[in-house]
Amino acid sequence: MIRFEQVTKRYPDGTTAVDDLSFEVAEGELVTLVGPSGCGKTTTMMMVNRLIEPTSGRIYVNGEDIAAVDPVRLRRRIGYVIQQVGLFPHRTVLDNTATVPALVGWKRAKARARAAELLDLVGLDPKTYGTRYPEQLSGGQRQRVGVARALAADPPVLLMDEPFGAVDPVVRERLQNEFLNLQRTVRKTVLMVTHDIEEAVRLGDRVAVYGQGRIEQFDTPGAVLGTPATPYVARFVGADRGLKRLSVTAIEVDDLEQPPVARLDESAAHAAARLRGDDARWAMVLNEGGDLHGWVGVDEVALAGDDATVGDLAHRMNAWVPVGAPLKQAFGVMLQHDAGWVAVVDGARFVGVLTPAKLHEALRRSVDADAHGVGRGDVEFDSVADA
Ligand SMILES: Nc1ncnc2c1ncn2[C@@H]1O[C@H](COP(=O)(O)OP(=O)(O)OP(=O)(O)O)[C@@H](O)[C@H]1O
Repeated sequence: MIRFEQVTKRYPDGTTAVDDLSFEVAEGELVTLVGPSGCGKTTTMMMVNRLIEPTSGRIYVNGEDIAAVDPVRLRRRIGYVIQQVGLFPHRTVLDNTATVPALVGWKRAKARARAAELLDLVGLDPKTYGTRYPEQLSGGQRQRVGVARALAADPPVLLMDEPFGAVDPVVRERLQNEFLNLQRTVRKTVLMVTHDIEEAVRLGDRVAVYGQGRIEQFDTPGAVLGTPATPYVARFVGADRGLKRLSVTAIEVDDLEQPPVARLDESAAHAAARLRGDDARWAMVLNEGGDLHGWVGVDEVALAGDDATVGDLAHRMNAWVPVGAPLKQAFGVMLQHDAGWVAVVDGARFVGVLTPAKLHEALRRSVDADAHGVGRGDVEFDSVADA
């Protein structure tokens, strides 16, 4: 969808910002470009919408060599989100969002209806916010308008330059989550520049780690953190990359332990007899359909009266995580509830529990044993195992 072929950009003063760059962003893929200041990320991105022209090499968007496409026409097919947002101060939020549809000739009513739909999609009620002016919004809300505006004409490609850079860390994380959800729906081909490795691995399907004007590694977040291609990448992703992997490794059913279970309507005496042999201190309590209800202590069922059911004794579960969630979320729940395990569900259905030992195993599983460059022994698991 976006393809760079041996692209070099040399500025008139002799600075080589980008040197012989070749890579591809597949359709519907989100690629993050990450690296220290001045390494050429923004130059790379601005060559895609021809705000900067390469010195040599070719760039294709949708299979088309963009050198042959009129820049204005090209830009209308490419959404662009920047840190400073760049909203027009004297236009309402709705009109700002409708800018590109209006430019490409949509009727006013259609453009505004589309803008309202997009505002809704980014979590801003168009009735409340549509008539406001940009200065009447918070930084996070302005950023959402920026995203809505970039998506309004439904461009297949989105360029984002530090899109969440100007807001505080809490708002940033919320915007990142919202954007990930949105991207699951709209599936744009996205090139996103960031200097924040956490953001890069969190949002990217693949990550391009830049050295000076070159890509040092172009890989999945798990691979960049687990098997950095060069010592430079290892330094850049940080000594705590083992911990960072918690954010990018999903919980899988195979990672889970299967504790003893009891049914809600089962008699306590029956459950006690069954569980006695299991050497367990507690059992998960499920309803007839296998949905998670809570847990019960084996001692509690053993001591209960004859007519008690498991349901009478069960404690409701107040924390769980969905399968597919990042390990970090499960770890966070364990710490928050001071628990040695966390229940994992698929929808409402109970599928198993994650323990610290299993979490550690899951992290190891996701490290490619055939590391090139920096070896597996270098990946820090200690802080996880100790926790
Ligand atoms: N117009 C220009 N003329 C000369 N050099 C430039 C120009 N624009 C950028 N550069 C240089 O090109 C290199 C790459 O710049 P670029 O803006 O692409 O980096 P970046 O990785 O996006 O940095 P940052 O994270 O600080 O925005 C830098 O050394 C920069 O000083």
